[in-house]
Amino acid sequence: MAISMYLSRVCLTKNYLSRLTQQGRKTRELFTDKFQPRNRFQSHFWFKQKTQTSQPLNKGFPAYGLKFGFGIAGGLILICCKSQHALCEPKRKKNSRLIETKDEDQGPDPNFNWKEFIKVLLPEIWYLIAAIVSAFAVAVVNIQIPMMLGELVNVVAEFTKDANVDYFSEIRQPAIKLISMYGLQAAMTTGYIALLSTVGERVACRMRKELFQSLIRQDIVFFDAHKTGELINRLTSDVQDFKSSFKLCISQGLRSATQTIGCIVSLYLLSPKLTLLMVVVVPSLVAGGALIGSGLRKLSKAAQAQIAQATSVADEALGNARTVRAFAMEPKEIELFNKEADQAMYMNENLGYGIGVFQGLANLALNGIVLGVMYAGGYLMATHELSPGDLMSFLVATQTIQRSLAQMSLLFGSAVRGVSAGARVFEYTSLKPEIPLTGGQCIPYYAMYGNIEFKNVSFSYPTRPEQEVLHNFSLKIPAGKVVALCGLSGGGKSTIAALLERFYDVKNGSITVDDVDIKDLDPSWLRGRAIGFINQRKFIPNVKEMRTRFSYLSLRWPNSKEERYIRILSRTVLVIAHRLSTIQNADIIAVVANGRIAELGDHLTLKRKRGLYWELIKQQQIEDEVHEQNTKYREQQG
Ligand SMILES: Nc1ncnc2c1ncn2[C@@H]1O[C@H](COP(=O)(O)OP(=O)(O)OP(=O)(O)O)[C@@H](O)[C@H]1O
Repeated sequence: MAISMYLSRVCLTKNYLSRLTQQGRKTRELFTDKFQPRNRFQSHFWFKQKTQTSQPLNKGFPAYGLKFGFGIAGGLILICCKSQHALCEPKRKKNSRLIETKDEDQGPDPNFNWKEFIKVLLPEIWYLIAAIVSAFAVAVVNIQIPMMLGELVNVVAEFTKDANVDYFSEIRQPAIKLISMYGLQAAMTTGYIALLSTVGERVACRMRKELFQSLIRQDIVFFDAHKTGELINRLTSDVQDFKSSFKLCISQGLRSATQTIGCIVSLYLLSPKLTLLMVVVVPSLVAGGALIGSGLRKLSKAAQAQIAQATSVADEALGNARTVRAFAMEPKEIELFNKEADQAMYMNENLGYGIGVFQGLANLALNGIVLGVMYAGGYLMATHELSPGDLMSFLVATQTIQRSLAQMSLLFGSAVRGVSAGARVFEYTSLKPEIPLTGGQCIPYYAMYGNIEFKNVSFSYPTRPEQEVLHNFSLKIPAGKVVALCGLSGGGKSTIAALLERFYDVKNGSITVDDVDIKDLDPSWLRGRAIGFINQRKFIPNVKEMRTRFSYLSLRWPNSKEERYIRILSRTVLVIAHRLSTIQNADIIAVVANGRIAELGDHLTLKRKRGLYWELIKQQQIEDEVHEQNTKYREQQG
């Protein structure tokens, strides 16, 4: 453990932020080239900042200053959050820095990765085979049932014709056959549903685990580029959709297909003439139904998209509640949300009417088929080509086919949804990060000094390749020294820390620890063992004084806080600070501006130089004075 990194950040309160308005010009400059509005709030906000910060400062403070400060406050809150979470939560950084992220509905769906699917399915293959066999058996039983019902009806018909027939002995055999078939059907149905449930749940659980394992290992840039919501969706609803569709396709799909084929064969065996009639009529009805169905699906998709649009308006407004409040945008937001919600309602209403018409027509068609079969079947019965039982079997088999076809048409939509949900899950389970988590060299503890060197490092974030954040950046951080980075916001301080942790790889140049390029080091060792990270807001140890005081481990036992500092002092320390007072005791202070070292030296040297560091100190003094005025004013106001 030779290197410790401190992020000594100050949490910007509203007052503090309002004080920052005094830096209007500098802030404006900073924003001019760095700030890229990403949503309507940010555009609005950006505009307001530009216009407001160009006003003369400190007019009518505090009343004016407070209002004025609020415009800035929103923007700086974003920056501040990013700063505080620069290392711990890079994805927030992304949001706050308004980087383009990948939306879920951007671009085409990925292809279904069969290899990954087989990988998660294989351990359950025997359960799956058993489930398929059971579902198939249910289908075969379902084909037999209409025939048996026919036999039963024939016995009843015989009895009504001839009262001398022994009804009970005649009906016993077909009745027992039918009852055993119903029993078998019930047992098999229970069996395949239970088996499929096991397969579905286990596969879904495996998919979730694989996906999470893969996501957590991705490069930080992956999290910069993808919204958390999108990733969570893949982990939850996509896996859920895939599981439901998978179960449905195996159970109902297999059953419906087998039943349709089996019942068509039965129909043909019962009456080829009636079957021919069906073959002509049914496909044309199915084609008509499919046409209306596809129109309804399009309508449903559009309605879903409209609901998503309304949700995203709400999401943006609620997620930016402070900005909304700061700009008194509530009525506008309500109006916008109402418009989108109304549009979604109209579309869903139309969809409902369409579904109603479709159902009505479908019922009409199906009843028409039954009537047609009765009419034609009655004629065949009159000509003794068909028995009453056969007509009964024919009707039941027709209904079974109709039910199966209806299920299959519903299944089609679910299968398409399931395949694309599965494709989205497997897209990320097979994704390999460019920077591995482990593997590479570890420096043994006895050879570890903690010399860090940035040599001509150039870097731009992969999500924003056009903006080079560090340009030929060079810095030596000698072993055991406390080196502090300071400078204007957005200068690149957090980026330097992120590169040292190897969250990203540099474009040009190199970063070395004891002369070993960090690309050759084991990343998990580097992050977990070599570099310690402390996110501390008020870290002001007088390093030199502490070193002297404890270097011979003084007579007094240090208290727990001091002990912590002592442990730290033996290491190379990189402090990233907003408050300059926290770093006055650092061995070396590097002022970072526009991705380069603008000034380097200790506090006194830099102060005497009257350069950027001196400017920063002055600026902070003004901020402190404003803060004081602000506090006094508030106290006076009670
Ligand atoms: N994850 C990211 N993806 C893309 N660009 C980023 C990312 N993080 C920061 N940036 C950009 O890199 C530049 C340097 O940012 P960085 O956070 O390193 O500056 P900083 O000096 O630490 O600022 P602060 O003091 O506000 O924390 C800024 O222009 C910022 O917009």
